[in-house]
Amino acid sequence: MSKLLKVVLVGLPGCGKSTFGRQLAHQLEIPYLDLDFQIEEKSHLKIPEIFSIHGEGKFRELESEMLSELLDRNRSFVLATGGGAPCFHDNMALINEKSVSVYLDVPLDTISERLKVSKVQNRPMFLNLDQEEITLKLKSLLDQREYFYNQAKIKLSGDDFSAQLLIQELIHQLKNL
Ligand SMILES: Nc1ncnc2c1ncn2[C@@H]1O[C@H](COP(=O)(O)OP(=O)(O)O)[C@@H](O)[C@H]1O
Ligand SMILES: O=C(O)C1=C[C@@H](OP(=O)(O)O)[C@@H](O)[C@H](O)C1
Ligand SMILES: [Mg+2]
Repeated sequence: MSKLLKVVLVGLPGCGKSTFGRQLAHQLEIPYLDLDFQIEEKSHLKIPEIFSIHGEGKFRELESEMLSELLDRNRSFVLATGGGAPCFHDNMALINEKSVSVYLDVPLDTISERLKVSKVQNRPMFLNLDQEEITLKLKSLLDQREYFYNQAKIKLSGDDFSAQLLIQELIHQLKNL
């Protein structure tokens, strides 16, 4: 793709932003970036360490700074954000100003199931929670965050975005924006 294309994925933790982001970037033949990974590289700390050593407030500052830095890059990319990224500071406005935002709207039950089988020790928001508590936490996060996620330019609803058909549909929508 010759035109500059910046795609930013938003949605609840566990909805598949990192997984789908990699696939989408591959399909679009542009680099894949992960906001959390970039924060870890720069701070030389893992996300749970940033939360436990410096607190969530500091993490949100680092997140906002890194988001702004990446959005200003003069190159195409697909960026998977962390679930909270669009909901702090002016991040969602900035994302919409500088990129094509995509909300991955996945049913809570599907996300809850995925978080159960993935390693929640890498996800400080879900540390030490049992399955029922994970679902309740997801519900409460969705209540707080849906307002921001719904500001995305494209909303994909469903529970498996890895399907080739959905990727093709998104590529089609992106080309028509
Ligand atoms: N389409 C999918 N089908 C099944 N499992 C998936 C799918 N997408 C993601 N997962 C799994 O769900 C978990 C969360 O995915 P991840 O991409 O890390 O989400 P996010 O980056 O939004 O937090 C991971 O264990 C991942 O392997
Ligand atoms: O929802 C959140 O507030 C967070 C989600 C995480 O990313 P994922 O959405 O990739 O799990 C990560 O940024 C951090 O643990 C905080
Ligand atoms: Mg992720």
